[in-house]
Amino acid sequence: AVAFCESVQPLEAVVSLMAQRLALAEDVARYKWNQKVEIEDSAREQMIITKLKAQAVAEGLPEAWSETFFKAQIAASKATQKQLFAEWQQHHAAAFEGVPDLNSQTRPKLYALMSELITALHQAWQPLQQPECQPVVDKLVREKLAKPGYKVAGEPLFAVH
Ligand SMILES: O=C(O)C(=O)C[C@]1(C(=O)O)C=C[C@@H](O)C=C1
Repeated sequence: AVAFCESVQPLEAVVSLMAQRLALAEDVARYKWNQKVEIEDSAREQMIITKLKAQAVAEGLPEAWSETFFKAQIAASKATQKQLFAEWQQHHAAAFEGVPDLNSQTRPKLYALMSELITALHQAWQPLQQPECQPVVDKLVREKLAKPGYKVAGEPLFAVH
């Protein structure tokens, strides 16, 4: 008999939050393009990861896996930003108007989404471990996450034990 994934909703919630976070990479990139600053901010990444790891462990997620997951979301954000920069460089794009402030607007959203993700991952942990749910995760990742980041962002979801 074919086994079906019985709890799709928690998986949808996880991928939807990942998609919302990845979509914010465009606001981040526009801000950085205007300000002519580097995409990568390693010190900030380190700070975010340390804080989130503690929160993930407190909510019952495995520490090492959580770190891998957070790093993948950040890597996907950077890949998206880099692709946008490459396009804008090619087209000699001018500064963008109406870009939300990175520190006061976009970063708080990025962090809030990571916190929501921790809770959503905890709720999705069982289906994430079930082989019959992996095709569902694969479909959600392909449909909901924008290129070029989707592969990188989604990868940890296929390595839950
Ligand atoms: O906050 C930023 O400056 C971002 O670009 C966002 C982000 C992230 O995804 O959290 C991505 C790349 C940076 O190296 C640090 C953090």
